[in-house]
Amino acid sequence: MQPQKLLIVFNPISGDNIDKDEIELLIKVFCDEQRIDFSIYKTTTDQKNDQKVILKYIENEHPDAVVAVGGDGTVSLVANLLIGKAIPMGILPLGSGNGLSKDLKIPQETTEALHIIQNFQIQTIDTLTINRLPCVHIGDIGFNAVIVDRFTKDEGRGLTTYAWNTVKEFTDYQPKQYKVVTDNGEFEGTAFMIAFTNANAFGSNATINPTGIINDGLFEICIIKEFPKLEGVGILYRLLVGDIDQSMHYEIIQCTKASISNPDLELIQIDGEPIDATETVDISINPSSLHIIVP
Ligand SMILES: Nc1ncnc2c1ncn2[C@@H]1O[C@H](COP(=O)(O)OP(=O)(O)OP(=O)(O)O)[C@@H](O)[C@H]1O
Repeated sequence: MQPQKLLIVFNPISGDNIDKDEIELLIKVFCDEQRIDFSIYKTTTDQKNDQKVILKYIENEHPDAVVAVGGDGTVSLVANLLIGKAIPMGILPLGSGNGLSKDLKIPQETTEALHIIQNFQIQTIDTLTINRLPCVHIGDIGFNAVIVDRFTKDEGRGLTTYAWNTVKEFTDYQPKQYKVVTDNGEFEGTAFMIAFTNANAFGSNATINPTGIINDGLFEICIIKEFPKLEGVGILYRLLVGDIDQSMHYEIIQCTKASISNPDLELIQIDGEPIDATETVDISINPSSLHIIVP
């Protein structure tokens, strides 16, 4: 069965060096050829208003799916509106990272991704709540959140800007003290970063949670403990080849609920967006809360 009617949420600025007019035309031609009724909503810089307009459309028009066309920010905007609803999300990845779509094996090429939406296979995934905010992919505290913060403020886009900020910050970064309490174990000590996720890898392909399963009702607290700076390349290599869990500087706790004390008010990010730093970070799982169109 293919969808009859789609709402396409299109970010006109996402990604680097991508001809957005060409992508828009590709989507229109595809939907016309396949006789799929569709509307395109272009996002703006006013996320609150975008959310209002999209919700109103869903309530009035009852599309079979809402398709996010853009990067992680656009996926997060759409997903946050669909958590707890029966209507599925489709993804046409256009950003620099596209973390969730890569974890779900959604093709990165637009025509291939359109065929996946047409096939309309639905998977239900778990999502997280972090400090009462929704998270559909990865949240973290520490080094990566600092990079995300710098990246957000940088005028450049794309993986090159992300990589450049990583190199610039690494030498001077001071790991912070944390205490993690969960319903299945604790950690207290100094960490380079702590990620909270039920998915596997960042859009950069750094696999922070090699054994995570996105729909098992559990999430993982993935801790990269303090390590000698000279071992940084080794840690990065393990992240990229997917065996960070073999490192002596890595610890993992699988749980359904966690609270992290963050006395230094270190930066926190959720799905690529910095959030307010808090002394305590509360995380819980929402089992089977989001439907996604997958291969
Ligand atoms: N019309 C617009 N003009 C300017 N900025 C926009 C517009 N629509 C959305 N945005 C901004 O785009 C950002 C989200 O971009 P998105 O994450 O989709 O792409 P990306 O940053 O290129 O990809 P990635 O997150 O994978 O690196 C949000 O900060 C949002 O405010």
